[in-house]
Amino acid sequence: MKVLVINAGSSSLKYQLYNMMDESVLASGRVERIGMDSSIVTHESANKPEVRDVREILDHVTAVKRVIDILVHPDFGVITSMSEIDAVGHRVVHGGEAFKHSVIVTQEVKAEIKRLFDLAPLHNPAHMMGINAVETNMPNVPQVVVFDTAFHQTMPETSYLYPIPKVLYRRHKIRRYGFHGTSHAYVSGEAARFLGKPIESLKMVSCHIGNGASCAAIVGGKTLDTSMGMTPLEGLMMGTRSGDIDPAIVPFVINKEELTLSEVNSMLNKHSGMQAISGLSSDMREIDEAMNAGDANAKLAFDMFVYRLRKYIGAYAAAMNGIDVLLFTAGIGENSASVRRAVCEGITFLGLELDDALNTERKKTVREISKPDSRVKVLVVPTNEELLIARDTYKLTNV
Ligand SMILES: Nc1ncnc2c1ncn2[C@@H]1O[C@H](COP(=O)(O)OP(=O)(O)O)[C@@H](O)[C@H]1O
Ligand SMILES: CC(=O)OP(=O)(O)O
Ligand SMILES: [Mg+2]
Repeated sequence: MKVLVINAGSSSLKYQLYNMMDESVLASGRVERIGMDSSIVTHESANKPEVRDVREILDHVTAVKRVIDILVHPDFGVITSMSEIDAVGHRVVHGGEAFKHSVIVTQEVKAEIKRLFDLAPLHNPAHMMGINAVETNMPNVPQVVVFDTAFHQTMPETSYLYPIPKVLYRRHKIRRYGFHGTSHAYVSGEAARFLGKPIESLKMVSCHIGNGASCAAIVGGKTLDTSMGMTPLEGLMMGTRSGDIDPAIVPFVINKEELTLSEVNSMLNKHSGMQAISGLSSDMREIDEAMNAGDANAKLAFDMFVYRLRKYIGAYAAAMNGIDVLLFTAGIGENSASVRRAVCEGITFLGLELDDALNTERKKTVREISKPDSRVKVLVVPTNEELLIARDTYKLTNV
């Protein structure tokens, strides 16, 4: 059985084709700059040359059509006909309270995702375009949606309610949802497997730090709390997102700078975080390089990122009344030894000691980077949201 996994953004569409018999990736790629003058398609598959193609792709329907064309292409393709694709799985960022698990796409499911547009205006409309584009191009293929919010639906009220008038929750479902759940679920499971311990016995802090970044306190395999809130803006400092700030800043800035609400929204989502503090880049690699070359603003951005992350780890250790495992994942978590070192150096009181040699090793597999006698195990766990989406899609459609 072959499953196509799609992560559709507003101007991009990433895909992976899996053979579920052995969970191997047959091909993967992305379409970027959808709707702009020159869209870029990059496609990779085992034993075939990488394809990079620039052409006009004006919408998601054309993007999906292009992906299918490449997958069946005589030179670059990996399947002979579209009918070999048995099911399609989509990442959907916001599932609200309606979706606690992955589901097969129906008209009702689509209507509910649409109702959630308000809560994830950057993400959900794009996912819907992806779902509709598959429906148009592959009308008889079952589709499954896997939600970033689903794993965090176990949070208790004490974690998910905001201390604001309750009528806002009743009327508009204003509450904390949390995101990156597919990743937190995958890496916490992998960590338990690696340690050879039942997940039910472990208290973990999972740090998914990429361009978007979030922490989760996971007790016995279930989320107790997580740093993102109603939207993916709350919590840690990120590439271009502020994370936690005093909400009073919003009306204050609107007033003083004569900005509109949507300009302030864009400021906090797209022009804040590492980008704003460094004045240089949202990319941790560039920050790290500039910091090592003596750039004071880059160092400040790095130090603030690390400091804010450490505060969350401490808060979650307290919330869980203990911590057994600290794990790092996603672009920064998997690759930046300097961020991991700086975070761990400041929280040794938790009973955690990093092994410098293990921390700087470059490996793509799950690994322990704490000293053997460190009470808290520190792990690097490569995330794989696509694989979890493929597994859920397989489970739900192969019945
Ligand atoms: N070798 C590295 N050292 C430091 N940071 C890295 C490295 N490789 C990737 N990153 C960082 O990872 C981040 C992107 O993470 P990723 O998980 O791919 O993000 P997203 O999926 O949210 O777009 C960027 O800030 C990038 O700089
Ligand atoms: C929810 C979210 O922040 O996603 P990403 O990390 O892909 O931006
Ligand atoms: Mg990501």
